[in-house]
Amino acid sequence: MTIMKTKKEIISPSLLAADFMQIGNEIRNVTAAGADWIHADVMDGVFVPNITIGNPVVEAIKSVSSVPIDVHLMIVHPENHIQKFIKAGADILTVHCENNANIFYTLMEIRQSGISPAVAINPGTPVTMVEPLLSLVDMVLVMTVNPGFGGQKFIPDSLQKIMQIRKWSDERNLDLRIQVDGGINEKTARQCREAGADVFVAGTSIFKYPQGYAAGIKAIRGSSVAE
Ligand SMILES: O=C(CO)[C@@H](O)[C@H](O)COP(=O)(O)O
Repeated sequence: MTIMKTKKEIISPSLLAADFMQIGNEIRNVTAAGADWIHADVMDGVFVPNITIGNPVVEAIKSVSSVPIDVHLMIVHPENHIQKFIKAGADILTVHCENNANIFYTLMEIRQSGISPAVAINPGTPVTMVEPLLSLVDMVLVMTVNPGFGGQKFIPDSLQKIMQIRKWSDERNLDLRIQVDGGINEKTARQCREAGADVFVAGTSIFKYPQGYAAGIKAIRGSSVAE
């Protein structure tokens, strides 16, 4: 999938920390500041203890965005909603490996629809849960906080998980992207990069960065090698 291969590292600002009254301007401004993708968090109040947006809002986000939309589904029975989010314009669609009896079918359906499938794993889930799914996806999202809310503290144990997934990817020549999400800032992005991550989702440390969005993005790119 070309959007997966365009750059060495991807920064995907999480709209959860943006001003929802100004969402169009927020997307334009953060893209002008250097965002590679836009990360949209879909929460249902069941899979996670919070409710955010659904497919009509994703469609509105897509209509103003000039970069790919990275949609993270934190919902029960994602298989019932895949086509709605594809129709809304998701370029990357991420579903969780937990409590998902239809995950093979769901990931294959996303692939067959022509967009990028990704699988997410929560901090409390053993890394072996994603192993059988690696050949079906373009990206693994390692949640580095418990999903549901922005502004939480990075969980350092996530680094082991990233290293293991990178090892599997290398051993099997899968060339997977590894995305990290939750508590990502200049320091934790560097740790994740060293462990093998190459897609960085950040809300607070971009949208609330005191010196502005471009400085926040630059800080996360931090010590990465030139692209
Ligand atoms: O999906 C989630 C939380 O469930 C994340 O995307 C957060 O929105 C990241 O926020 P920060 O930790 O960067 O503030």
